[in-house]
Amino acid sequence: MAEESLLLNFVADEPSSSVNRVNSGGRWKDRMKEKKNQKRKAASSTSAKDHSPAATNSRKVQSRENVPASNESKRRKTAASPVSKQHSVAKPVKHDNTFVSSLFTGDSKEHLSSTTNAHDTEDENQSMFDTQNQDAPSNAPLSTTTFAGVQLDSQLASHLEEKMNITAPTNIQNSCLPALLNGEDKDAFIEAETGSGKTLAYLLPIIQRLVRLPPTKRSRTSGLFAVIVAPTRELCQQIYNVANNLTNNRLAHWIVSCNVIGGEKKKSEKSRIRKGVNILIGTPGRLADHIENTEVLDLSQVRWVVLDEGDRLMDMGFEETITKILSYLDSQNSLYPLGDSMPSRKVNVLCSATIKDTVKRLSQSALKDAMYLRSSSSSADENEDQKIRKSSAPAQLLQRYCVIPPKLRLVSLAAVLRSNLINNQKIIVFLSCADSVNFHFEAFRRKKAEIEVEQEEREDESKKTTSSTGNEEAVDTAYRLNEKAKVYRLHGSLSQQTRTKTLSQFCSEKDSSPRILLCTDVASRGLDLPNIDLVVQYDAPFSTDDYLHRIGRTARAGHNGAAIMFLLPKEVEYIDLLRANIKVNITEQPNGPSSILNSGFSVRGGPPAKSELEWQDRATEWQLELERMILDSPELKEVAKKAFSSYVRAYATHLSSERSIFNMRDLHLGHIAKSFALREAPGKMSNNNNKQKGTVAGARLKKKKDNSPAAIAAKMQQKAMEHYSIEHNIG
Ligand SMILES: Nc1ncnc2c1ncn2[C@@H]1O[C@H](COP(=O)(O)OP(=O)(O)OP(=O)(O)O)[C@@H](O)[C@H]1O
Repeated sequence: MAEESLLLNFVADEPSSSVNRVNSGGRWKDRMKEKKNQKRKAASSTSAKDHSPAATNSRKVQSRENVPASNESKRRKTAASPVSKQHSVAKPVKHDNTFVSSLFTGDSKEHLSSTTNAHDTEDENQSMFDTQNQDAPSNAPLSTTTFAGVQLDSQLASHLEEKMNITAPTNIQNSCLPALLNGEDKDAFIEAETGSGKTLAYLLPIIQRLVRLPPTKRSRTSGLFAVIVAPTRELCQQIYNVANNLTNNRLAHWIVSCNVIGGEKKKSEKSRIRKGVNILIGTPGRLADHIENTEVLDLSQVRWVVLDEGDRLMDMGFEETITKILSYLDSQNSLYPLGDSMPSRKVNVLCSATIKDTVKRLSQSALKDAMYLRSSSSSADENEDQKIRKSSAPAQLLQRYCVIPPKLRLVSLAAVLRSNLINNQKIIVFLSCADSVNFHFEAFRRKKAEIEVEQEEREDESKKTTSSTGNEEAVDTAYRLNEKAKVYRLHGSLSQQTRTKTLSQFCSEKDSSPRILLCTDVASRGLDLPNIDLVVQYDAPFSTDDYLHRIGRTARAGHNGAAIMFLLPKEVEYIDLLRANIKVNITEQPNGPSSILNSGFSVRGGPPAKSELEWQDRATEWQLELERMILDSPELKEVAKKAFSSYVRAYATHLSSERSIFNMRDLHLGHIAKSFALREAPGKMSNNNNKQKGTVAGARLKKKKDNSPAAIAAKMQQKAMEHYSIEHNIG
């Protein structure tokens, strides 16, 4: 899709307040807020004098979750000794008051060797993710049919080929076009995997039927014929761009689309509507607003209402707004005949890549006697009971998971990125929270020299200290991974302007450098980012549907793509859960973390290291260098601590049904701290430094409430254990 399509911001309309929101997927802060609201509602609806242990615990957890991470008292600078070349890394090293625990001892060693034995050795010359031998693409343009074969007007077909380089329909377009062009004008539920071209599947029939209107009707002022609803501004903008690309030809140039997404003055949207619009695209809130308040908006001739990304519309709490929009459209619609080419009634179309219960609920309320349109390739499943049918990923998408002990997470991520950036890849990394995105951005982009400059600046008090973490720069060179690569970050706390710029730069085809986008789930759904080679789920998703949407950013429209998900050893059961809920063809990374670390920390561009100790040394040196940078930079340390506590908080928001897999009590906080390049869990560090036994200050400190990130994490872990015990009637 064209670069301009990536304008955008991720702020959707405000979800309506009184709807039942779904407690899965999306931003962890939203889920946490929602959880609290639900608890508050539940608490107020039960007895006001509920002093049961569960109620008391729940209230305590809520108040603790709001406790801000305290500022750790400044830590004495610790000189870190360089790693010994004689593999002394296997032993813990003591620096002043902290032990630097080795990466490759204990649990991690055990895990490394057990996985190594469990699998055949991978071919040394083989790429880490060999997508060549995957199944045939299931979302690619078909070789057996043409657009003429699905009844598309020849002029529109040549426009697609010449201007958009689209020569044949995909599977879902093959199913949808005949049904929506010449069918009985029934409502339709379009369900197809990510990147399969659902947008064109509903837009092409609409454009073709408008093009065939009688000549007297072919003008922007002849009426509003289609309303398209999408959950976010950037998705609306994407659809708007595709519609404009389609109508940018002699046949359809008169068709005018209009985008109402907020972020722009309502007055200018109104004036565009007043000039005449044939296709109106918008986010639910803004559309409902115009429908209610913009008098010139005439809905009487609307013949199509499309609800795109139905699952996300529901997840974001738009059910009530959509019901309102649909009932307005029903009440104001006339059955005035518009010519042979047009449907004789209003046709509602619902699109979704997943078919979970909320989407089924939306289909029941929005569609009547609907056709169910899905890829003809899924005909083998035709007899499958629709109630138990599972959503699936594109067949050619190579899906892997890797079980990685917490201490090795950071170096393993660095290794995956290093080894794939060499091949000029475009990679997306999904993380659980914005603070973690910020930390990894800093960790990968920082140069040692920068830290030294910061240090000098601090020492010279006359100079103003500059904190590179405070500004909103969202792109830099990934110095610590590959000096030719760029690293970008994207999350909801960045300004809209920064996010827009980030996306358009990340997608720029003018730039041929390898690149990484570190992001939260803000980028998981609907975004059509061109040619992504690899999706890394560094933190597990918050719902199995999110898993599909995240990996769906690669392997689009028949392209190859790979995805890898990192799991902690105690999270392996998540694979069974995924397999139970969705159709996934996921296998374990051969040789586990060893293969990843070996290829990531082999000599750049050369063969993999021959001895295990060689890559272990390099990985250890990489980690220690970052740890030393953090010790030397209070700013960077603050970023790491914040990321650590936000990670733990986000972890606590996994669905209660998944809590036996993502169990807070299984988190080893010290090792998790290591994955944020902290030598100890932050609270422990501050406690060590504040140990002033026998002094008055020490006694005062003892009394003071410990609000350090690790203390909060430990309390949450304790609370989670209590809740777990209550829920499972343990103890
Ligand atoms: N027939 C086709 N041939 C080649 N490319 C196509 C075809 N149809 C669509 N595409 C391209 O495929 C990409 C994905 O299309 P689209 O965004 O509509 O997918 P989607 O099914 O809506 O995915 P998601 O569910 O992730 O939103 C776009 O870049 C689009 O231009």
